[in-house]
Amino acid sequence: MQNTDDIGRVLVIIPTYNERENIESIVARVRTAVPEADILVADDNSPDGTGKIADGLAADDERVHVLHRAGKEGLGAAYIAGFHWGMDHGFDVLVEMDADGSHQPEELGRLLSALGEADLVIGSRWVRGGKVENWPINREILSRGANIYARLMLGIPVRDSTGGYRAYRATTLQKIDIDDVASQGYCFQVDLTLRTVRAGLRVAEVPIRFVERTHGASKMSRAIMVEAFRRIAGWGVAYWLGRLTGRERH
Ligand SMILES: Nc1nc2c(ncn2[C@@H]2O[C@H](COP(=O)(O)OP(=O)(O)O[C@H]3O[C@H](CO)[C@@H](O)[C@H](O)[C@@H]3O)[C@@H](O)[C@H]2O)c(=O)[nH]1
Repeated sequence: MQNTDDIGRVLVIIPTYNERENIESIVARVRTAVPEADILVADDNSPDGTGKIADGLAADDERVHVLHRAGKEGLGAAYIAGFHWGMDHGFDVLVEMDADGSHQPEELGRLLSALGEADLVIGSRWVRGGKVENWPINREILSRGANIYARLMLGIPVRDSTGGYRAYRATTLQKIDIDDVASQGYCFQVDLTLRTVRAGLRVAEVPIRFVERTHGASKMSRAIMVEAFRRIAGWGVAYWLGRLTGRERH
């Protein structure tokens, strides 16, 4: 694994909304897999008490922190708040990881190693060696389709731009104006990928094993799908118009 002395201080951000059954396990797995990393749970005032459980974990471990947010504002807003918290506290690498066990903390070392040669590393399901386990076929079709759609519309050479297991250098986030990001749902991931590519920064994909959750429920909704479709269409039209007229647009 990349020596974290080389890449600096690592913060793993775990956004949560009703993850009571998952939060203890994921925090324990991260602490074991990457003991030198800190963890920030970004909880949107989960009605099921996830925030309280996270407070208990933080009280027992100085490397675990909790960011309590007022209410459910979507994945994008939770991550942006987490990124700011991390950069304000001097972290050099900001990792995104789901709470539900879909992303394997034991694979984080490979993502951090790849960050030695990249500005953003995406744990990818759709490159050679990547896979999904126990995902319903409709989710697999949706994810593969969304990624093909994004790739064709936006002209970016990334196979899993919706993937949510990532490692960013803080310098990357500083260059891509995260305060200007309006995406709320899972298209937040595509938005930041696009900004990183357009900024001329290096994106690497490493294969991961994505395992469907066994506890709690996905927050995927029709609204999240519609938002992604609309925003990607808008960026795509701007991109292709720019290409046709010879002017670059985001
Ligand atoms: N704080 C906060 N957390 C949220 C919110 N919505 C979702 N989360 C948290 O974000 C993580 C991912 O949400 P899931 O609902 O479990 O995602 P999924 O359906 O398994 O989707 C996965 O695939 C998507 C598409 O490929 C990915 O974009 C997404 O990041 C994730 O990996 C979980 O830890 C969940 O609690 C929110 O509004 N606020």
